[in-house]
Amino acid sequence: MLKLEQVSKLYRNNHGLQKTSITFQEGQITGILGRNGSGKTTLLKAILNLVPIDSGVVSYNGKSIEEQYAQIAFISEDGSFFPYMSAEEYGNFLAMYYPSFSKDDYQKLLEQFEVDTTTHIRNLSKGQQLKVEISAGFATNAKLIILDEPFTTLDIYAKEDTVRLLIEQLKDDVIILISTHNIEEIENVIDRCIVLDNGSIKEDVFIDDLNKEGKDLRALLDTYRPKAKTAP
Ligand SMILES: Nc1ncnc2c1ncn2[C@@H]1O[C@H](COP(=O)(O)OP(=O)(O)OP(=O)(O)O)[C@@H](O)[C@H]1O
Repeated sequence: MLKLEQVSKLYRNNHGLQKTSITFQEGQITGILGRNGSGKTTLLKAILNLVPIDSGVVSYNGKSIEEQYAQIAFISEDGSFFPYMSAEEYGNFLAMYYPSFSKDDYQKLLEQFEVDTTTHIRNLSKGQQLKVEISAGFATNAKLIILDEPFTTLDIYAKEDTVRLLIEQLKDDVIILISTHNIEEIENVIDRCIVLDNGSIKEDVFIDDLNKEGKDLRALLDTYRPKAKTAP
């Protein structure tokens, strides 16, 4: 179980994430939605301790996240931490660090995504770089998989492949969190949806419950659509 208790991270401009408490259970894919600047990346980075939080506690199976990085995959459009490695060298590195990393899976995924494995990662296109990160993330067999805006730079085929991977990867002992602006890409995959607005969780719904109540996720999200400005 991944648990956040009263977690706050405010930047100097007073934006970020405000006193957030939430738990995520294994066996579920949670979509984190919200418009630009609503706090999605801040939430994910706070979970991963990639930004220092101001207050609160994040725990994963009762322990701190830092103790368990080997079980966690973070897939982000920010790109690789190792831009001067080729995808092949990156795979060799990950195999040393992650006990459960499967080089076979990694190579198969790169092949499927048609990524050149010999070029330095920094010289690949943004979309190709993301494909390397996705291949690496899924081949680590991580128990906590966090994807931050994975779809923005992917072509339609790669999007479909990634969604299929998400479904394949979800096992009873895995937690998947995925942030996006676009509900279309994940609405048939997620079990739960969190809507952030202005640094706070405004909605936290299970899709099954929503369907049982005859409600529509898109209609719910429309509530948070910015009001159109009219000409004076
Ligand atoms: N490093 C930073 N320094 C100052 N303010 C920041 C920083 N990172 C984020 N913020 C602010 O915190 C708020 C939340 O940003 P965040 O990146 O978490 O939003 P987001 O929902 O991921 O947005 P987007 O959909 O545009 O990626 C924004 O108002 C942003 O300006």
